[in-house]
Amino acid sequence: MCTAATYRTKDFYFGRTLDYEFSYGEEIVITPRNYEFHFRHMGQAEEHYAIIGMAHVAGDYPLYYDAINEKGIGMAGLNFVGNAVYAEVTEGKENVASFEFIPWVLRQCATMDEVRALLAKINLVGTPFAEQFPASQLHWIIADENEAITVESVADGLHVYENPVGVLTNNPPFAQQMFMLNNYIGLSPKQPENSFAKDVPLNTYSRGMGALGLPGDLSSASRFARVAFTRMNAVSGDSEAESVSQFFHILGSVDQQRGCCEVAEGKYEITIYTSCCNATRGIYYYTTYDNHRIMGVDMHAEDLDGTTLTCYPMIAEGQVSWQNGQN
Ligand SMILES: C[C@H](CCC(=O)NCCS(=O)(=O)O)[C@H]1CC[C@H]2[C@@H]3CC[C@@H]4C[C@H](O)CC[C@]4(C)[C@H]3C[C@H](O)[C@]12C
Repeated sequence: MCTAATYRTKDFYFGRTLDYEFSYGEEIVITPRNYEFHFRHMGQAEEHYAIIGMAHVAGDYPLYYDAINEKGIGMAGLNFVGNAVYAEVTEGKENVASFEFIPWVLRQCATMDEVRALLAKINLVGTPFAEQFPASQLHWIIADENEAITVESVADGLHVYENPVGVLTNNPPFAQQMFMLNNYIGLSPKQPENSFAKDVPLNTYSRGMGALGLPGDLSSASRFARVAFTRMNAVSGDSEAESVSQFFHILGSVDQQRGCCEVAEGKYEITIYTSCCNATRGIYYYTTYDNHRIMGVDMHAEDLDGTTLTCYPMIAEGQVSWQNGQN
């Protein structure tokens, strides 16, 4: 399972959790403007917008999980197992393999209008990256500072949904996730009034009772409701430190602790990493399961006119900053 979210203060923030039981060996990868993309069915592309994100690099190719470009657009792929169906390669169409989808969009779009125009022409196909990498079944969130959309390729074709809550998890399909939010219409960050029955003496014996009924489990539908509530009600200052801190708290509402989601005998899904991109300024922040200190990689500290990928492995080990003589 995974969760993605957007957040806006003075700048625009975009990120996700990656929840899984093992890692593919991902790192923070900066693709500069002159790196040559060789698209499977669309030929070669030279000059483009610079991209920073989390990717598994295979044969010098960045297989992005989530990324932003230098124009402030963010995009993330999340599992959509059992529902994602990709198209067949069709002569004369813009055939883009699902593993190329993030660079295909981020390399050439500066606005969400451009994203929509591109999506209207795309034929998203299931061409595998390599034999050992069959096409993952994914769906995507794409967003800028003003709006978010969800893209799902299913049996009856490609769907593009407005995403008014700026979040995405996994199954079921997005329209159903949004519908199920109706179940939580009564929830509030304020203390509830007694609307149960006026003649029954009911009290608010604890703070936080306005959101009683918000699901606490790790299922995708429950995480969707929980992160949507948290994201839509989140309040923070607009400085970089306050915004980034708040963003990690939003995704922290759906953090997965080792032991609570067993996917096979003795195998547990955990939040391997959590990212928070400042999409306005091209910065990729992240934490890992054991490293809670926020790490940062700034695309503008690199030569963005270069031709080769720059990779930063995640610092995954935790550190304690001692305040007295311990170490
Ligand atoms: C496993 C992850 C989703 C985690 C998740 O959601 N786990 C809950 C399962 S469940 O939903 O609860 O059942 C997903 C998210 C992004 C994916 C990569 C995207 C690029 C590339 C695409 C290629 O086509 C195949 C290889 C490739 C490296 C992909 C590997 C893997 O698929 C990644 C890491």
